[in-house]
Amino acid sequence: MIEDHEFISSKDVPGPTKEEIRCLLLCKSEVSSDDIVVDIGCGTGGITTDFAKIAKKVISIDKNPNAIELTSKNIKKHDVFENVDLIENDAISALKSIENFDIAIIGGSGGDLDEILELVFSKLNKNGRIIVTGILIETKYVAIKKLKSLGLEPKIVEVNISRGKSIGLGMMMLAENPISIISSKIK
Ligand SMILES: C[S@@+](CC[C@H](N)C(=O)[O-])C[C@H]1O[C@@H](n2cnc3c(N)ncnc32)[C@H](O)[C@@H]1O
Repeated sequence: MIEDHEFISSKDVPGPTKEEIRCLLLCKSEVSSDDIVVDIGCGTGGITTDFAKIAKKVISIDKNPNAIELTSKNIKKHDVFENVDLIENDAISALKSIENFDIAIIGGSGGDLDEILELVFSKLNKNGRIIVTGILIETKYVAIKKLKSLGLEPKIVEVNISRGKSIGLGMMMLAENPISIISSKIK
């Protein structure tokens, strides 16, 4: 796994998604070399970079031009640029313009999660997987409600990570904010 500090970062772009969360996303999505992955809200490119090491192709979308530029730098830094397509656009317009895919990771939706999930569902191949990461209660609520209304059975886990930090007398654990991972599989 690529450690967080190995990504080029910028104050005006969120991410990268924490290493331990990226690790869980790789496992939960069961990504393979046959899969086409869409990373919605690619930010710094943390998720794009890890998935591009395994997947056939990653299509990375972000409405912030600085995020697209940063993701471009990070996929080049980690030598995974050949199977990544970058789209600078809002998720809804971008999704309308792309073909079917196998896995959608939604890390940013800007209040459009309901419509994004609807579009993602219509474009997923058989055995497709949808994963939403969220820190807001509203994101979790909309994701669960919408996935259920699409006839899916969403699962949710909340991940609490604490990192060791050396202080004078030893090492103390410092808590990060919890992140929820909401996932569903098309059957
Ligand atoms: C928390 S960051 C994602 C971090 C990323 N997963 C990583 O590992 O670096 C969320 C991103 O979603 C983007 N975003 C939010 N709403 C969006 C939308 N409707 N369409 C496209 N991008 C969006 C933001 O610009 C931001 O860069």
